[in-house]
Amino acid sequence: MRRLIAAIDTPDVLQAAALVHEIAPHCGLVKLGLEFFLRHGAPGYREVAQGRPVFLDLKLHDIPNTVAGAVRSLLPLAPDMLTIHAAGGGAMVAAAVEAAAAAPVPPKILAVTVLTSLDARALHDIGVAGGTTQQVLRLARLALENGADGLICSPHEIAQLRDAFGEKPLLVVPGIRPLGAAMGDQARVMTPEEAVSAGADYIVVGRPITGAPQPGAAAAEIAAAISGLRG
Ligand SMILES: O=c1ccn([C@@H]2O[C@H](COP(=O)(O)O)[C@@H](O)[C@H]2O)c(=O)[nH]1
Repeated sequence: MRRLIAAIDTPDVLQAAALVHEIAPHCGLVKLGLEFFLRHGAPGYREVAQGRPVFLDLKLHDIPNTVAGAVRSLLPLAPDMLTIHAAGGGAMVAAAVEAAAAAPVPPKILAVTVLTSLDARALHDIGVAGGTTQQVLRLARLALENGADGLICSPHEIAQLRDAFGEKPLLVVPGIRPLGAAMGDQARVMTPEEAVSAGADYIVVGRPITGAPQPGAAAAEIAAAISGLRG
């Protein structure tokens, strides 16, 4: 199983296509997010994806009716994974899951728990007391009880999530930094090897790959480092 997901964060469709061409052979999926999708939409998605498995990371967060409609609007693209914010509430998660179920092959609905760019201080600043792990566990329970297939979490919460919810939820984990890589805006990070050994189903890596002089080689190196670590 290829556990690497490469985040293709660029507004340039030609650059995105070139990156995907170079990187995709080393990945389970490629991830397209807000920066790309808001500029190029469905045509850009199709041009870059070319039928490859895609994780569409739009982090939907709105009232349940609107999120359900957004999910329905995305189904013709047939993404393999789609993100929503667990903080939108149980009814919103359930509405997204129900809307996705209309697809012949429904995308996995993954709920973002606490963004990996937030530390305990930043959470406190937005009114959340008790620390990141407690908030991740609270939102994870809410999302899973309302039908989400999996969770987006940082590597620091993987062990607690596996203890609480077992092996079934898909854990897709950004906040990955190979040794020596710049943190950038990420706050809760581990190396690819640490995250997969801790129980990540997939790791999401962006800038350490796309910003490397040879993105294909960088992706190959990470893929080799994690291959065989978790069966
Ligand atoms: O909590 C989250 C949720 C999503 N992301 C996304 O993952 C990649 C990470 O990119 P890097 O360049 O490796 O930091 C990016 O597309 C984010 O939107 C996340 O980082 N944290």
